[in-house]
Amino acid sequence: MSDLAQIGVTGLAVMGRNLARNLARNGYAVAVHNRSYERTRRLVDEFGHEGTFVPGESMADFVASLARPRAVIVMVKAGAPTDAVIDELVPLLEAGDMIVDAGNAHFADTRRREQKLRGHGLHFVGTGVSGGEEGALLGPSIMPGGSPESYRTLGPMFEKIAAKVDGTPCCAHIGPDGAGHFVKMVHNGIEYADMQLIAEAYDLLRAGLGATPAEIADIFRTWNTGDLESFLIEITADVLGHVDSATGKGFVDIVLDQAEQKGTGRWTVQSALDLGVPITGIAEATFARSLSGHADQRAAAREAFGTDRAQIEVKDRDQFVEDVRRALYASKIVAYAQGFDHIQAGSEEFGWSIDRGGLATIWRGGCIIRARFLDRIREAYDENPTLKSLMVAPYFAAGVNDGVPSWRRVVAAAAEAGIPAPAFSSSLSYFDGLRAERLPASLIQGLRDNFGAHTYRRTDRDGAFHVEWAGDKQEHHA
Ligand SMILES: NC(=O)C1=CN([C@@H]2O[C@H](COP(=O)(O)OP(=O)(O)OC[C@H]3O[C@@H](n4cnc5c(N)ncnc54)[C@H](OP(=O)(O)O)[C@@H]3O)[C@@H](O)[C@H]2O)C=CC1
Ligand SMILES: O=C(CO)[C@H](O)[C@H](O)COP(=O)(O)O
Repeated sequence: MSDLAQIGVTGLAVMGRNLARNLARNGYAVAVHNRSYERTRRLVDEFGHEGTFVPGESMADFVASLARPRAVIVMVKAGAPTDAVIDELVPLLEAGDMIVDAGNAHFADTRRREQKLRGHGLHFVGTGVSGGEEGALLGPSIMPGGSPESYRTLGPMFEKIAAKVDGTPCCAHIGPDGAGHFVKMVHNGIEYADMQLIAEAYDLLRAGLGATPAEIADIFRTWNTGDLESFLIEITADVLGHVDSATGKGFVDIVLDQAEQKGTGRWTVQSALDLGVPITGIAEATFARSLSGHADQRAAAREAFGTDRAQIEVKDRDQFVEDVRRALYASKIVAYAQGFDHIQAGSEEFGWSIDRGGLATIWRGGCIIRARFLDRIREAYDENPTLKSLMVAPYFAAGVNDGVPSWRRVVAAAAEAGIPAPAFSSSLSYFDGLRAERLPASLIQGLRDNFGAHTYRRTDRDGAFHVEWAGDKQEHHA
């Protein structure tokens, strides 16, 4: 057997190091490289016994240690660092070689890089990887874009190291060029919405029940045995149950209440605006993080308005908990429905032919948004690949319908008590907006025509019309 490595990983921080270990544990000889050699040395020192690692001190050594066609996974910070690594790699590679960018790149960057590298005869494979540090080691969800040809080489390796659900690998070719990074971006947008909804549920339970974080952890633990079963609900119970060793207080009470973001949620919202897809839950979740970070404005508002909250009147504890659970479940359906709509819009815009049922299949395991109901999402798209909205698939429509009274009670209680619940309330408004017989958008059209002669369409006749608002108020065909 050749001494050359079958695949290489450059960028050996938490994700790259664990991906390299995952590959090695699965029997692949892995070339490893990092800008600063210290990380490479530590990986080999600490985990060299797990498989075959071929350390390269320089990029040239690293590339020289790879079998042809070479496959290099780049796992570095997104943006300029990724371009810097690509620029270093390209002169060392030759036609047919593959560069896999497995970081959280913006899909537009991936499209640009793919096009440029195609000119060099190289395959550039923008690949979404989800699962965090542990997933990268034990089995992530992997979403490769790029050419079908590159997937023929990379697919078997990726499918081997990916998470498995019922024996099916959580990895599939998503589509050409930026498709993999696009779906990873939307995955993260859904992740933002999911986490915001969980946070709002926690806030309401705490205010309504006067419960401790540890008691609420138990509620989440129970929820994780039903429809809401998911990785994020599971780890919510862990985080809420955790006690700070320095103070003996609940961990959530000693953490600064300012949520950070690295950009994927923001990119999701920006892209949805460009594509005209109302991903309201994801947008509210992203803005809620921004609001939390505006410490000065928050202090000024506390000063101006006070922080009083009214008591939520809870007459029946179990009913209240069930109301919050149902509101969470219905809002979560909205978040996933909006995310899958966004993916469909991206797929159509860029000609990617993304299979939404197939995507739900590979999100069932390994990734951060893995959840029991992804199986149902897969079934819904398998049964009807042109489904207008996930919300109207019979299983999800039933879940939403069952939850509506609870959803309204929870949103009303939050508003009355002065507890912010932007994701719950925007999801409910989205539901009501979608199913409305008539929307007040007709008035908006009238206003637009009035001030800007933008024209409007009528309910009873085809064509565009305009009223002479400043004159005789006669209607004309535009
Ligand atoms: N952390 C997570 O849970 C997840 C992260 N991702 C994505 O995976 C990628 C890696 O994430 P993570 O492991 O957290 O590491 P970081 O995002 O913290 O990136 C650190 C790595 O990038 C390298 N690097 C930074 N700048 C340069 C540069 N100019 N040239 C060469 N190398 C550079 C560092 O090298 P050096 O050691 O020399 O500084 C190090 O190897 C990111 O794109 C991230 O968004 C995806 C899924 C989950
Ligand atoms: O990709 C991920 C998970 O899927 C990363 O953990 C990402 O960093 C999460 O986004 P943010 O840091 O903005 O919360």
